[in-house]
Amino acid sequence: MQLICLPYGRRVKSNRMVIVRKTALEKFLPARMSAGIVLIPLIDSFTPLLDFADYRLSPWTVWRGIGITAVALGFFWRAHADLGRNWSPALELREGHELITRGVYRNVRHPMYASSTLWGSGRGLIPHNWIAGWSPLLSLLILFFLRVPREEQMMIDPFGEAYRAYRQRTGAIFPRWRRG
Ligand SMILES: C[S@@+](CC[C@H](N)C(=O)[O-])C[C@H]1O[C@@H](n2cnc3c(N)ncnc32)[C@H](O)[C@@H]1O
Repeated sequence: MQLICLPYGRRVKSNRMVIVRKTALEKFLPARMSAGIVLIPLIDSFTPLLDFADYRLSPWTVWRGIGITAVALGFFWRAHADLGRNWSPALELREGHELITRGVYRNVRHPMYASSTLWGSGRGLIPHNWIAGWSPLLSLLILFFLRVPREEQMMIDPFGEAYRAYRQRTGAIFPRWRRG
């Protein structure tokens, strides 16, 4: 996931931000995410500290996990491509920010958070350890529930009715398809 973000991070470096929501919670979330997604799985890979939480499932489960993470990464990349210069890892809006409602954003408002959560579900099937397997998903769910209301409020402030109408016709995490 970090590798997918990297080129977009470079591209948006020159953006001039006009709205920045840097709350204490926003400062805490990246640390919580790094612990859940990187640190705990690393501890499990290189030390026996978490062995007490091991369990066994068939090797096919690992392949299912790899398949799910691959599909999720495809959607995650597509969402980055659709946001383009409007992407930001934090809660902020750039000068001339465009509300994107096309591509994967046509039917779902949070495809990055949705695909990250799907990735976390697939990731849970790979190491067969309750803590190392499921801590990424837990971190991503915390991010999702804490951030989405704040992000949507941030989008409503400048985009007003356009964002409210977009919210009406789309799903937050599951796509909502309209007839006709
Ligand atoms: C980490 S990205 C996640 C985007 C989205 N919530 C998702 O899950 O795909 C967060 C930033 O993307 C931007 N953003 C979110 N939704 C957007 C939209 N529909 N159009 C343009 N920019 C958006 C905002 O700048 C926000 O701070």
